[in-house]
Amino acid sequence: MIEIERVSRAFGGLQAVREVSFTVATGSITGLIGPNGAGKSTLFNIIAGSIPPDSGAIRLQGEDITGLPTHRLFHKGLVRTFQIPHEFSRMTVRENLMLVPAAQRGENLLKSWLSWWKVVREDREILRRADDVLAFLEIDHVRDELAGNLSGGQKKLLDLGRTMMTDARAVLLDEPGAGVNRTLLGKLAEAIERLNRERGYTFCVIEHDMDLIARLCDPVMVMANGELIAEGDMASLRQNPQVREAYLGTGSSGQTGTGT
Ligand SMILES: Nc1ncnc2c1ncn2[C@@H]1O[C@H](COP(=O)(O)OP(=O)(O)OP(=O)(O)O)[C@@H](O)[C@H]1O
Repeated sequence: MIEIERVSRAFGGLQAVREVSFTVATGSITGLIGPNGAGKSTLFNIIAGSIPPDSGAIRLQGEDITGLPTHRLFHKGLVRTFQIPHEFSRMTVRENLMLVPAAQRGENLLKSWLSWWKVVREDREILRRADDVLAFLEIDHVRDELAGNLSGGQKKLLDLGRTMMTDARAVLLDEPGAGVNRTLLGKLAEAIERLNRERGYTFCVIEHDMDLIARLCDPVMVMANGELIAEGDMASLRQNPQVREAYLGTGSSGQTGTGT
């Protein structure tokens, strides 16, 4: 679904990403791991259109999308979780969901926000979709809660819900586990699995929590010093000397890394 072909990017003299190639297969939950500074975020930024690569190409369903800005990618069906603007803390959970289609249509978000009552009143289809999302994620009990009052984990679920309000089926997840307590982490992981299994979402996930990666992802890509050094399932990667060295070399065990 997403093909990354020989992508490189430098910042000044620092080669952040070097000739990285891999494919995120349709229907997969592909992990992207590596010690701090490995180049994961830079690669995500390139895939998501936030920064251009110096060389190489990104293709989505065979179409060259290299360097396309985020809003164009949005329309082509590729989103990054934190790319959709963060929740409006003084609006309810349900209203937050209902604003997303307007944003996807390219409407001015501020304008939508100023006339949110109009959006809410007029669009029954959007209301139905928002309620479906709330039920799917099992957060309907907080639908009338102000988004600003949600816990870190509930905000992550809302983020996922906002993604579900778009037509995108390829989703880049940027550290879904960060700042989420254990209980909600299980729920978040389950939601990601169900979206993948039941609704055909393809995910590429950056995550430092190796247990979460092991639960969700196959295959897993490993980056270190800007390069792709290994790929495979988590069990085999844990035995891979190159992977172990990459983590140990930066002082992390590679088992339950907690970096940012
Ligand atoms: N805008 C920038 N300007 C200069 N250097 C940058 C910039 N963005 C990233 N880098 C550098 O590129 C390298 C790769 O950083 P990147 O954030 O992609 O790594 P990462 O694997 O995502 O790390 P982490 O797990 O800590 O988020 C690092 O050495 C970082 O300092």
